[in-house]
Amino acid sequence: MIESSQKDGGKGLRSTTFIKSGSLIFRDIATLRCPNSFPAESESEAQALQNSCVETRFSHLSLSSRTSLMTLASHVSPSSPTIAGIFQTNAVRLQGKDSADGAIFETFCRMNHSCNPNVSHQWKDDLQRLELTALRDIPPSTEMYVSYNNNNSNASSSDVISTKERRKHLRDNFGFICMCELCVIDNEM
Ligand SMILES: C[S@@+](CC[C@H](N)C(=O)[O-])C[C@H]1O[C@@H](n2cnc3c(N)ncnc32)[C@H](O)[C@@H]1O
Repeated sequence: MIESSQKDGGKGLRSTTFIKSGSLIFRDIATLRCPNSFPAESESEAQALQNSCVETRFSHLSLSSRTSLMTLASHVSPSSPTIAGIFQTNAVRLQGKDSADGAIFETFCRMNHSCNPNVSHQWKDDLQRLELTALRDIPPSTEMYVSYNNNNSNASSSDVISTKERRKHLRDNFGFICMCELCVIDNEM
């Protein structure tokens, strides 16, 4: 783990060796997992049900996992983070055969977003692992990025929408202004 080279990026992940394009980088195991949707009459009730699920499952984890998860980023009350806010900031959608859960990962959740990512992530439901693959050759000591916009896709998200639309989507759905190299060059808000 490193301080991200991206402005406002907090911590990130960097390669320690040369990684060849197309190769499997690692498979990560979910530390905390909860359903993505709850039957409820309003969005706020559904959110409260998810928060309660997150808090209960969190309380059953080992002390070292709880300590590690509590150091992840939170865009919900960042000065006094809660596990529910950390879950909302970091959860990855795991699409299964019949349902979709959200999950947080101690390692993967340190990876920052880029609109021109060098890594793709794909949930393997049969293995119950999140698989990370190099989208191009990655030299040693290079920050690794995925796209939060297009889970399971190899396309760069810059191919399909403008900088302004990408930044709006990331701000609305993930709560940050994207400072990746592409967005910073264009600098459209
Ligand atoms: C899943 S976490 C990634 C790890 C995080 N940097 C950390 O320190 O734990 C997502 C958070 O990282 C930051 N982040 C990720 N990608 C970013 C980007 N392209 N531009 C600005 N901030 C970014 C945002 O604060 C976002 O809420």
